[in-house]
This record gives sequence, C-alpha cells and structure tokens, in this order.
Amino acid sequence: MKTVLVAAVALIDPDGRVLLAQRPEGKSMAGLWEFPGGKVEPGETPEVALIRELDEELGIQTWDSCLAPLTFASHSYDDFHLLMPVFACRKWQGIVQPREGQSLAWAHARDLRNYPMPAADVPLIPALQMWL
Ligand SMILES: Nc1nc2c([nH]c(=O)n2[C@@H]2O[C@H](COP(=O)(O)OP(=O)(O)OP(=O)(O)O)[C@@H](O)[C@H]2O)c(=O)[nH]1
Repeated sequence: MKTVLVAAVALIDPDGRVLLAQRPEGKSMAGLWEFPGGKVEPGETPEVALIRELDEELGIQTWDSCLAPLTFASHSYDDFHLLMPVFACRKWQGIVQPREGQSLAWAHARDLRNYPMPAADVPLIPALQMWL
C-alpha cells in the first residue's frame, strides 16, 4: 500500500483553542473535522508544505521557526497509509479566513471529542489536550 505524507498543524490561539477545518462536500471524508494542512509535494519539506497550505487554505503566513513538532499519525486507510507529522503553531501573521469554502472552528481542548474526525486523528487528541 502507498504511504502518503501529509503535514498538519494545530494552530493554537491565545485562549488555548485549536483550529479545526471541516472537509467540504465532494471530498473524501466530507464533513469530518481535521487539522489544516495537506499532502507534501515532491521536493517539499513538511514545513514548507504547511507554510504553503496555510497561505492557500487560510490566508495566513507563518515560518519554519514557528512550527514545533507535536505528534504524528500513522494510520492505514483502505486505499493508502497516512503518515502525518503534526506541528503546533502559536504565531502567524494575518487573519484566519476560510479561503476554500471550508467551515472553521476554534475548539477548546475539552471539546475536541465533540468534533467527528478522520480515524487517523482520533488517537492524537490526548497528546493535543496535554499541550493546550
Ligand atoms: N490536512 C489533513 N488531512 C488529513 C487529516 N487527517 C487525515 O486523515 N487526513 C487525510 O490526509 C489527506 C490530505 O490530503 P489533502 O488535504 O492534501 O488533499 P485532499 O483533501 O484533496 O485529499 P483527497 O485526495 O483525499 O481528496 C486526505 O486524504 C485527508 O483525508 C488531518 O487532520 N488534516
């Protein structure tokens, strides 16, 4: 099975809430809440991919030095194996906007369980709750 490298980020605001994005209709796993990010393209580091995706998806700018390794997901879906480093980021420039029609939510640590997430993300919640 193919291993797909996806970079994701927990954007954390000053109140300790984390940003979740809802996958739009028409995409795989539509309606589920996930961490912003996306596939790492050939020639990109995970950090570079994230900086690009955050600009495209949310209209914000951040930097390599603001991305701290937090945890990772390694999960086999039916059609691919997902390897997803997850970074924490508390510092960015610009206002978060849903640039791709996605719904966004700032979630408190204690509420994370109330957001239906892709199977790969569910085991990440405890590590994240310890960080927030
Ligand atoms: N960004 C992100 N992707 C995730 C998370 N959890 C998870 O399983 N994924 C999966 O990782 C892949 C990310 O791909 P992507 O965001 O670049 O592209 P996409 O939605 O167009 O993917 P698609 O080809 O499945 O439609 C998707 O298959 C997505 O379902 C997560 O928390 N954040």
